[in-house]
Amino acid sequence: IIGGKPSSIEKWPWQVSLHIEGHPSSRHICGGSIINSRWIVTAAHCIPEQFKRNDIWITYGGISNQSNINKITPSFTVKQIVIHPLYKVAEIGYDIALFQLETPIPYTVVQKPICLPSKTFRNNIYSACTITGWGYTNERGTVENVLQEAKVPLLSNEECQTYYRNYRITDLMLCAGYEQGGIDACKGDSGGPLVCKQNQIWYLVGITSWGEGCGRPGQPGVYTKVSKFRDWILETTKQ
Ligand SMILES: COC(=O)Nc1ccc2c(c1)CCCCCCC[C@H](NC(=O)/C=C/c1cc(Cl)ccc1-n1cnnn1)c1nc-2c(Cl)[nH]1
Repeated sequence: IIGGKPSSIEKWPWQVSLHIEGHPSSRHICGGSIINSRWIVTAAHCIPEQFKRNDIWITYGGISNQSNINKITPSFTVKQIVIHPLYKVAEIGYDIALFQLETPIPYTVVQKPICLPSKTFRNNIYSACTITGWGYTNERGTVENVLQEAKVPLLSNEECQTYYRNYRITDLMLCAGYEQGGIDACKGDSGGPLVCKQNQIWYLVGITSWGEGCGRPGQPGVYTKVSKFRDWILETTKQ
């Protein structure tokens, strides 16, 4: 997260860190969000070809600090990875995937689900929403130890399209950020949540997907618009 501040998982208890196992230790790959006790939602681009095996993934919930992750930290293995059938590359859209956990994740004060928005969720444009993650705090950075948070205003797709002349900002995407840049997601944040509070309830409005650089003026972050995938999520997580 560029231009954010250190946070704690108590504020964003749906945030998980998706690791790939490795030696001597696993490493953070992407963020994700708990949507129920067996399912995590993340970005499809977090699972490139070499990561398509479910048995190499480890899900960590209830963590604020990556350096507290070790061999005995409670974690959840992945039973099934479901990538949206129409996904090709993040910049085209459908950048959404679901991880089914082997065992149900118990809810605690630091580990609980985020609500899905309704299909007709009215993102009151320019409302301040929040992005969170352990991603880089500058374009040439490293994964942060402490979970970061930042408020970003939602942009209209019309305005966003003017910033991304070489791309098609579709109705399945959502943009957020400042014209002058400075606050944005960055490498390592993808798959994580963009959440908005409405009537005292937080909703998962976006999934961190792509952007041209991090925090650059006139290059806002582009997120998967979760309200457009509500039916697919409910269908897929019924099984
Ligand atoms: C110690 O462990 C580590 O360092 N881990 C570790 C650390 C970092 C990474 C990995 C592992 C690779 C994950 C591969 C799949 C994921 C590949 C793509 C992914 N993108 C993003 O997270 C955000 C994109 C993004 C999103 C918005 Cl909304 C706006 C601007 C964005 N950026 C534009 N340019 N940079 N960001 C990424 N993630 C990483 C990189 Cl490197 N790039």
